[in-house]
Amino acid sequence: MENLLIVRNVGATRGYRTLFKDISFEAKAGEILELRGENGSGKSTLLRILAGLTRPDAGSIAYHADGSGSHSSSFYPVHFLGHQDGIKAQESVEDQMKFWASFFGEGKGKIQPALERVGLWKRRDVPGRGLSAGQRRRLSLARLLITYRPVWLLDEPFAALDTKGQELVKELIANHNDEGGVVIAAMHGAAIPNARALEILSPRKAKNSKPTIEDISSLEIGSSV
Ligand SMILES: Nc1ncnc2c1ncn2[C@@H]1O[C@H](COP(=O)(O)OP(=O)(O)OP(=O)(O)O)[C@@H](O)[C@H]1O
Repeated sequence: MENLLIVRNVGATRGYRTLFKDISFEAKAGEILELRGENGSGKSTLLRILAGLTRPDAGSIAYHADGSGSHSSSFYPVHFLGHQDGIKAQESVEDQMKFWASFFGEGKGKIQPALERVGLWKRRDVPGRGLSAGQRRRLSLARLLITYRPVWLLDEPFAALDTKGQELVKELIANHNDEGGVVIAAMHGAAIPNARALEILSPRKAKNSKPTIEDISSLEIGSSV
């Protein structure tokens, strides 16, 4: 199957500190990758690099999502769900969705199904400041459903969500994968079913000049992570 994403020798430094180096991996259509690593190992930084929000200090990232062999500069084929949710305190849930629909060039018809899917349609008139942390997370998830982007980059997608909310995230991810989408998620704790796990090692733990990423999926077969 075709690779949607090819990452080669990506490295990042912050100040004088090497966060990670020589990170290389591919993601094929329908694959789920879980980024793991200690606090501060660089999971969020790597996701932000993959989202095009910050530049790597080394290496290259290529998306092959439009069938042409490379992504055009006008179309970055990702959805990014970060720690900062970009939710406006004064605006209602529905108005914020209208903004995103317009931003993505979609009609308003996508809003109700997306809000129903995440359980917020009945709270569509509530302003952002009236949402709990979990409801804010659900609103961020609704944004993913407004328009199709082949690659979802999710930073701790279970954060603030109750058990039902976590099940919802798993279902959304499974549906996205059924459509051939790729999901790359930074995770602590609970795992996403059928995910391939990549661990970002601290450069101290990576032996000698080895890359600071390790595919740990094969180590987990039969384990109950
Ligand atoms: N803009 C920045 N300027 C300086 N240092 C930064 C910046 N962004 C991140 N860092 C540092 O880079 C390191 C990696 O941060 P990052 O948020 O990527 O880690 P993480 O693996 O996602 O951590 P966590 O598991 O705690 O969420 C941290 O030590 C952080 O302090």
